Amino acid sequence: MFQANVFDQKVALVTGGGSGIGYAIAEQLLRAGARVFIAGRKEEKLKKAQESLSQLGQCAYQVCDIRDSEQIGQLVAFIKETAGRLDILVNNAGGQFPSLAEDMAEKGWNAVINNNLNGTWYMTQAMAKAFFIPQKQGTILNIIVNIYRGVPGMAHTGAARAGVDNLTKTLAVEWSKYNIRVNAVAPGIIQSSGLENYPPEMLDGLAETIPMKRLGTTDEVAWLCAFLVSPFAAYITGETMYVDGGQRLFGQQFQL
Ligand SMILES: CCCCCCCCC/C=C/C(=O)SCCNC(=O)CCNC(=O)[C@H](O)C(C)(C)COP(=O)(O)OP(=O)(O)OC[C@H]1O[C@@H](n2cnc3c(N)ncnc32)[C@H](O)[C@@H]1OP(=O)(O)O
Ligand SMILES: NC(=O)C1=CN([C@@H]2O[C@H](COP(=O)(O)OP(=O)(O)OC[C@H]3O[C@@H](n4cnc5c(N)ncnc54)[C@H](OP(=O)(O)O)[C@@H]3O)[C@@H](O)[C@H]2O)C=CC1
Repeated sequence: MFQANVFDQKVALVTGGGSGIGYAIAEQLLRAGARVFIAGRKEEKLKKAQESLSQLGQCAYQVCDIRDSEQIGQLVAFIKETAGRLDILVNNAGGQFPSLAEDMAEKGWNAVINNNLNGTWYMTQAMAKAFFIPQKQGTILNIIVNIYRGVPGMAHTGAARAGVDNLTKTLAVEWSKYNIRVNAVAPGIIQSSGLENYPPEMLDGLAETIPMKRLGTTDEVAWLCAFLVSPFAAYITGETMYVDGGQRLFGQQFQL
């Protein structure tokens, strides 16, 4: 599947493609021939990523907060003007902060739900209506988190990502008539820029709670993502695949 022409003529959008897992996904898609757009909130981060990704193929960036419908509209217009179509949407942008449920402020809860559930939905509906539905073709991939046993210590993101997990199933059915596939990937703990948002002591000893005794790499997530949006996964839809070294099945995820 990693032959250089798998995504020839295909246009992809990776949200949060300026760093970490999103960057690694953009890289895999470019290596296999796609034209790739990356989006995020911070221009400097996007610009730097675009400069290095452009060594692999055609890559452009646009500042876009996935919670802002107006900015999403501008992103739609930019992709239409420059590429004329979109084949692949990877909803990777997201994040949260660790907090016990009882300590969460309303504003914090809403920020995380808005970012991960509402933002993902706004982006998905906009891209489907502008491109996938009229084209009668497209594939959507949602990056969530390991929600298999709940998400103790981050209840807001557990609730938001479970919403996206279920949305994945619903849209896979509703939009099958438009030849749109919708899947999700649930990473375990991945050694990426995202982990800089957590105090190091919170990450201490986490590898021991994973059957494979190590964190995952961004490439290990990106390889699965590239497969799921490729023609090699043509009959897979409504699926959530875990890439977690077995974490969901074993051990303690959180000190109660
Ligand atoms: C446990 C298991 C470990 C296990 C550790 C390992 C887990 C690995 C699994 C997952 C890993 C990843 O996802 S790694 C990816 C991580 N990447 C990210 O999180 C980056 C993106 N995240 C964000 O942008 C932010 O976290 C998010 C809140 C979602 C959106 O930011 P906004 O700019 O909209 O919001 P802010 O203005 O910053 O904050 C809004 C309110 O949210 C609350 N808030 C924000 N940050 C807060 C914080 N650190 N602590 C408390 N409360 C906070 C406050 O109420 C804020 O209001 P005020 O009080 O008024 O300010
Ligand atoms: N690393 C891990 O262990 C795990 C990560 N994940 C998930 O994978 C995804 C990628 O995380 P990772 O690469 O590790 O971490 P990063 O923090 O590096 O990536 C998050 C990306 O999302 C973008 N982003 C966040 N909020 C918004 C927004 N409202 N609008 C647009 N872009 C946004 C950020 O860009 P910018 O700052 O420019 O807005 C950033 O590029 C996230 O959804 C994360 O929660 C899931 C499980 C485990």
